[in-house]
Amino acid sequence: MTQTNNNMTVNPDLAMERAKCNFNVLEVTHIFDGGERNTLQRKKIEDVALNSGASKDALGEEHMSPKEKYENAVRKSCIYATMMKNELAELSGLESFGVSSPVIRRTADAFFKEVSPFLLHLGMFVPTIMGQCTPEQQSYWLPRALDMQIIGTYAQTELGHGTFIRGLETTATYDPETEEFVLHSPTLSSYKWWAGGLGKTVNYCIVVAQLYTKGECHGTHPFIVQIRDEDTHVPLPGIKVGEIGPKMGFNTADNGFLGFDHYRIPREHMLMKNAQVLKDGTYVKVARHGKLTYGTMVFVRVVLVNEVAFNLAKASTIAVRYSAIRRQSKPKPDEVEPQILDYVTQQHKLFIAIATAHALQLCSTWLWESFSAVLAQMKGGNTDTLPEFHALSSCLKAISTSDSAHLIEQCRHACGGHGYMISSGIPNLYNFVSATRTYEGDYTVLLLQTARFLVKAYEQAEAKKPLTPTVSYLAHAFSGSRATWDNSPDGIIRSFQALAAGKTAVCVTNMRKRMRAGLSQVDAWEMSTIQLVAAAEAHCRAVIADTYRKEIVRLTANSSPNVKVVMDQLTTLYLYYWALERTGDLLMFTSVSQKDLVDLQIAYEELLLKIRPNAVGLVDAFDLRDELLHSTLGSYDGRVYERLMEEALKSPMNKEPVSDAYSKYLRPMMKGKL
Ligand SMILES: CCCCCCCCCC/C=C\CCCCCCCCCC(=O)SCCNC(=O)CCNC(=O)[C@H](O)C(C)(C)COP(=O)(O)OP(=O)(O)OC[C@H]1O[C@@H](n2cnc3c(N)ncnc32)[C@H](O)[C@@H]1OP(=O)(O)O
Ligand SMILES: Cc1cc2nc3c(=O)[nH]c(=O)nc-3n(C[C@H](O)[C@H](O)[C@H](O)COP(=O)(O)OP(=O)(O)OC[C@H]3O[C@@H](n4cnc5c(N)ncnc54)[C@H](O)[C@@H]3O)c2cc1C
Repeated sequence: MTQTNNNMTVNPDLAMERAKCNFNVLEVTHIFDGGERNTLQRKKIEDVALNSGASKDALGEEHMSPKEKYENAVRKSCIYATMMKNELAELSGLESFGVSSPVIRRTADAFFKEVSPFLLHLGMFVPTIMGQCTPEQQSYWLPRALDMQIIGTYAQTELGHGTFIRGLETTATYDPETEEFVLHSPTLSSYKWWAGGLGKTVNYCIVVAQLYTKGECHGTHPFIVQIRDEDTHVPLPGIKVGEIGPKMGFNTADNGFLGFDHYRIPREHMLMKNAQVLKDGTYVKVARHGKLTYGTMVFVRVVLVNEVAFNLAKASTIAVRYSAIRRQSKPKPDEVEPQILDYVTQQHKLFIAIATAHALQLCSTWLWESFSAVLAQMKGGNTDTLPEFHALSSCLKAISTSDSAHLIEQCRHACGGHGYMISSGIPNLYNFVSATRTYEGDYTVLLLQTARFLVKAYEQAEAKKPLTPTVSYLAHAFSGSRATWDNSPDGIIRSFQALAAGKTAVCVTNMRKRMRAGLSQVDAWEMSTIQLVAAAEAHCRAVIADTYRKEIVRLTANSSPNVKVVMDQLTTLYLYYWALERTGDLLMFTSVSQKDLVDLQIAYEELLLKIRPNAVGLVDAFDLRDELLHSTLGSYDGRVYERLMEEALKSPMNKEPVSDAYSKYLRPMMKGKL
């Protein structure tokens, strides 16, 4: 029997789950949104952006040709950009629209099943103008970019190099005669490759190139470069630009390639906040830290933690709601088939996804606040906190994107065959999030950046020198005894820190041994990189666990008792889950016994059962409108089978009773006339 809820026919199993939920869902929504005010503002923005129906497509994107898909994405980007400039900017309290509203960013997902071709304009082009220009340059470029009179992207990666920025080959050679830079692509591998929107959409881009002046190379620097005519959009002479072709995801992002044939730009188009080339070609370094030109990447790494938390919330909403309506198997012959959500293995797959979405959401807010503090210090000329922040943002980007991609795939597994349908929404989420593990710094490469910092911090701890906050636990690494296991939340967090410290110590010891045996420092480091990655991962897990726990305790201080309980259960689940995933490490670096681990497994299983009645309430608390989920399996009303059939009937393959392929191939073959 179906029930109605807000004038909506709701699947009875979902209605039953909602009736069972014992906590105030709205209170948890406020926690996830960062406060009631944010929830109210988000809802206003969503109402304005989505109630008009402008986000909807007549024909599903998945049935369009690549060209139609792209054009449709541009059409909707223009609609959304216009809304952003007008109604939404005002609602979000921004003077101008842009990078600073995660809500506006998240609401955009209702318009795009994949991504907007404007993503790089708002995600990297505008932030680079904000972060790398002098005030004069900014006052020229920023209003034009924010008003979308020009559209840009960020072209750094080349065919031959993405990770190793110092290895980029595009050159920008200063010509003092004309006061211009000459951009050139000397080899095939120097062609810019990947930049989003470059293929067909943008007319400007940030180009990262090796700067030459007075015969000397000064390393990579950013330039703002016009590549298409502002009126006709035709590529300018000296520019070779195009789209790179189909990809696993991002197929509406027209990622592109770009080559230069001695292409000239004015001297003022070098972004000169951190370094300058004077009219006569003299190079002047302004910045106090050598890596400030990497600033846009650091910004995006911070943003991505929030981005993947949101996408994981979507996947877990889809999979939990579906698991509540799906019934399968008959373990007890006299009873009806259970909801698959009742299987403990299903709970094991899904509840960690819900907890991780919370953990990453809270860590992302904390990371953003730390980033703002670092930027404020740098404004005053102090770059002391940058190395720690680079190490922190690198590992959080790596682990959050990797965990989210893995858990989204786990949500797909949890949805069985139907999860494989594009209409379930999960494949697009996975394709999007799995790319985040690679772009803006590959997983391994970024963890090795964190490992560099950890090793240095370990050496400082060894020398009894002061440590920065996120690695202060290393001070206890020299006690000589194994950390005492204790299964309280704080005890588990201390154990995670002991694992990170222990793994770092092993790396340092092994590197020293290898160097004593005759290896160079570089080779000893290289031979230890598997363990260094593991140490950085352990460090990051300790940071996430600690931050999640502290933030939940803080944010629920005034919550109602049942909300406190369910939020505590989720954080505890997160800690138990990762302790059980790392039993070998715990045995190596803490006093944990076999019995402790057996008890922990039982406590984990009991926790799953406690969370079970609130599972649908927990995903409802993410408060994701159906327009954002794009899912036949995860809609609020649970009309799963009806929606699957409706979508199947929309398939262009069902337009004709007999396919042309019958008369062309099948019939001739079957009649022996092929
Ligand atoms: C209308 C429609 C609307 C649609 C909605 C739109 C809404 C928009 C809002 C947008 C919001 C968000 C979305 C954002 C999504 C954007 C999508 C992005 C797509 C992808 C873009 C890209 O991928 S761009 C390319 C990125 N590339 C990389 O990340 C390259 C990775 N490589 C590196 O970073 C570096 O090369 C390296 C760090 C690996 C090494 O650098 P290098 O060789 O120079 O250094 P060393 O290893 O020698 O180290 C020397 C010391 O420097 C330290 N270091 C390195 N990097 C930094 C840094 N960044 N900061 C500080 N310090 C740094 C390093 O640690 C060494 O230190 P020591 O050990 O002390 O010597
Ligand atoms: C969807 C998508 C969108 C993108 N958008 C943009 C964009 O808009 N603008 C832009 O400039 N770029 C963009 N990129 C490029 C992206 O930033 C790079 O692909 C990314 O930084 C990884 O670099 P790479 O491709 O050179 O990988 P590689 O460095 O070649 O990595 C290949 C393998 O080598 C390993 N490896 C590399 N170096 C080391 C090392 N030092 N130690 C150990 N292992 C190593 C890696 O771990 C990985 O396993 C995009 C990429 C994707 C997938």
